Amino acid sequence: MTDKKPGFFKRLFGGGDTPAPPETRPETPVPAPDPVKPTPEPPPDIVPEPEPVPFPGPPETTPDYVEDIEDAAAAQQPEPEPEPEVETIPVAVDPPAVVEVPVEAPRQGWFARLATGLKRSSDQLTGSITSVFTKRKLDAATLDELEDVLIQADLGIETAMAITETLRRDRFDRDVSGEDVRAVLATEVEKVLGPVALPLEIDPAQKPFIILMIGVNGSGKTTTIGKLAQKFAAEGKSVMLAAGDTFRAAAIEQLQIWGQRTNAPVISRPAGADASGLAFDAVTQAKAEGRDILIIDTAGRLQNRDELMNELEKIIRVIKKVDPSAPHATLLTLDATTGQNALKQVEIFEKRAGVTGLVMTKLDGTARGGILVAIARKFGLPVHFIGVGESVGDLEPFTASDFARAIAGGE
Ligand SMILES: Nc1nc2c(ncn2[C@@H]2O[C@H](COP(=O)(O)OP(=O)(O)OP(=O)(O)O)[C@@H](O)[C@H]2O)c(=O)[nH]1
Repeated sequence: MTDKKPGFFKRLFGGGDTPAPPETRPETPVPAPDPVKPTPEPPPDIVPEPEPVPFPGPPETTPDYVEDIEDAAAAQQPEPEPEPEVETIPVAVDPPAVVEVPVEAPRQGWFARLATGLKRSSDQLTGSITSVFTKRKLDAATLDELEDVLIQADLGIETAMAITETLRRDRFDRDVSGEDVRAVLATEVEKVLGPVALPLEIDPAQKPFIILMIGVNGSGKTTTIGKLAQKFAAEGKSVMLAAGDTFRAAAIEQLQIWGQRTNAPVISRPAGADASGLAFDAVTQAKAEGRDILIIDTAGRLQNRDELMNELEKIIRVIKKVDPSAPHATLLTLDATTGQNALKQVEIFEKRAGVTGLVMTKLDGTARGGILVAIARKFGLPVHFIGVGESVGDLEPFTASDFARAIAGGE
């Protein structure tokens, strides 16, 4: 991710006419001076010119000098990325397991993390915009080029056209800089995202408030559940988790770890058990215990696997047997790296399971973050949270202005 730095000597001395770097390292034996030849005795009245003592090599090969420049170089080197800390937690499953999960480290502010997470998307977008708007007055050809760039960044045709239309209307035949275009981009993106940036409201009248987490394999359901459980626990809510991803033993273990961390009991069955039966038991127990919130995990399923989508419908039917108003939130997690396919996922999960809100994860791992804009425009579903990393603090409520500013490369 980081730009490749120029070579060490270039950084130290700058420019191309840098003296050749010393080859000799401090541990290299310094050549001994030539033996001093015996000089004839000068006549007594002549003060002898001091014989130039041959210096043992050019100054930059002396150990002190090399140490100095090494110190200078060290001062210029970026701090090495710390290894992500992990916590190893023994998990009570059969067979017993020890699972590593990321531990929260001291963090920068959310906007900085969001901007860092969206850097690949914004770099790609702003880089392409800058290359289109280097020289000229805004003409039809430039607007066409810009429209292509915006479509390629997954923002969707409608948003791409809205941006180019705004520019055509306000700036045609005038000088336009990349910065002007980025400002229009941020405004248009915010316009689309503003109405869908809605918090996940927990209705206290529902006890428990039941959240069903759904999505394709690996989209981040279990991780998101852990992060949400942590947030709710921090708000003083009593949370219960249901390990409904009964396909994957590791998902059950993962949820148990989050349960331990957040003091939330986890209802689980051995891998392979019936997921709807587990959901039924979990809702019954959470009701009996008067829990504030129950979050139910489900196995990942591709939207085009009909039998798996049938199973999801069955889970929902069974939950409704205990509480006809449930689930109170059905959250679809979308992996931003899947790009355009996310549109299909929303369409089908919405149809089969009645999605009430979206969580977009892994915005840090892709240049295709613009897809969120296309999804918002097409479906208008609330976007509650976005994820830009694996730690708890990397999932935050979604705000349109921050996202728009970050994706347009704003500070
Ligand atoms: N970089 C990054 N990784 C994430 C994010 N959210 C989740 N992950 C990682 O994505 C991987 C899959 O996450 P899971 O939570 O296991 O996904 P899942 O949807 O429960 O997976 P299945 O149970 O297979 O369907 C894990 O390694 C997570 O740590 C995110 O916002 N950014």
